[in-house]
Amino acid sequence: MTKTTPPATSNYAATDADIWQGRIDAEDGEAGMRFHQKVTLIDDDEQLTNQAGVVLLGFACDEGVKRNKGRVGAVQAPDIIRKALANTAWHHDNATNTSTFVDAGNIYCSDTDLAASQKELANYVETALNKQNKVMVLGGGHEIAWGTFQGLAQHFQTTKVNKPKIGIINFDAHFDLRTYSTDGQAFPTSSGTPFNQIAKHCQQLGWEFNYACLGVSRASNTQALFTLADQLGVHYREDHQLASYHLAERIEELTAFIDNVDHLYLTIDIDVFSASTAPGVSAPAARGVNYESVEALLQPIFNAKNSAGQAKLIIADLAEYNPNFDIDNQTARLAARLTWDITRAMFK
Ligand SMILES: N=CN[C@@H](CCC(=O)O)C(=O)O
Ligand SMILES: [Mn+2]
Ligand SMILES: [Mn+2]
Repeated sequence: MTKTTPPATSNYAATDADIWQGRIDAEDGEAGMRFHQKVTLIDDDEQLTNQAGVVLLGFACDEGVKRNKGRVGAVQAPDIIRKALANTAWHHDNATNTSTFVDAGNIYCSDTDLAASQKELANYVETALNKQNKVMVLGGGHEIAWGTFQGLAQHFQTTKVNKPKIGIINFDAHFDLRTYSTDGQAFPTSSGTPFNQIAKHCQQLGWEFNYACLGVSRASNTQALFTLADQLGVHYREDHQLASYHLAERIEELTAFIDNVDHLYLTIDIDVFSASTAPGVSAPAARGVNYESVEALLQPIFNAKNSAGQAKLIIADLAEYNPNFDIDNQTARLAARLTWDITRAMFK
């Protein structure tokens, strides 16, 4: 059984080493390595070194989904995705490059102070980015995005990047642009509000809000949300528009979106996939998008480079995996495969 409650004194806990277990092919030496044999576990951000590689963090949180009237269970997700990732093959070292994969542990979520947990996640993300690592965060509900983005914003403020041009690319059946009240009472922030929070934050900072939401289900988002998306200039495409016969056009549009920004934050809500592919989520998609379409659209994100030749993609997260509704761990395997794909791109 994995841990589901925060330690008494802090929202942070290192990952249990026994989560990272898998097959060992000793006969193949270095060429037979898997993630569980390559991961470096740390229990303090002081242990993060400069340019270590890819830093994995968990945001173990049910509170956003609970507040959004959804089905809870995502708190268990980070450790279960780690278990599914543990046995996957390691392909990241070569003659000129040794890549480090650091598991920095979980930020747990207090059910009384979601904002404090998001801030704790943000602070850890900022530290990892300041030390020139790429960051991969495993949720939790989509309230993870408010923590991830704040960390990214703090990083640019600390490193004195003036008005960074950040592109946020969200694969999701939902906009997650819901309205919230500033008193936090009438309409609290939740898993349904993060991109509205980010839009307001960008406005306050005088930064552009470049948000692409791919896979939106018109049946699952009200007119109010479409209107707000239009007002905010969101680049959105619906689930049916991501079918294979539309992909060439989608890739062209997404490439134009990417060309217009300098840094990319990728966020994938597992409920973008059809329920038959991803049953383990709070809000399963009747239609959804297939893996091949998402995979094709990930390529321009993975390949994007800035003028200095550096990868634009510096941070990513996965949200909404809910093991309570999974079937034979198939959604966990999907989440692990996405983590594998993303971290592979980050190592290159
Ligand atoms: N992050 C989740 N967002 C969805 C959930 C929809 C539902 O529970 O039906 C939303 O708020 O729109
Ligand atoms: Mn979402
Ligand atoms: Mn969603």
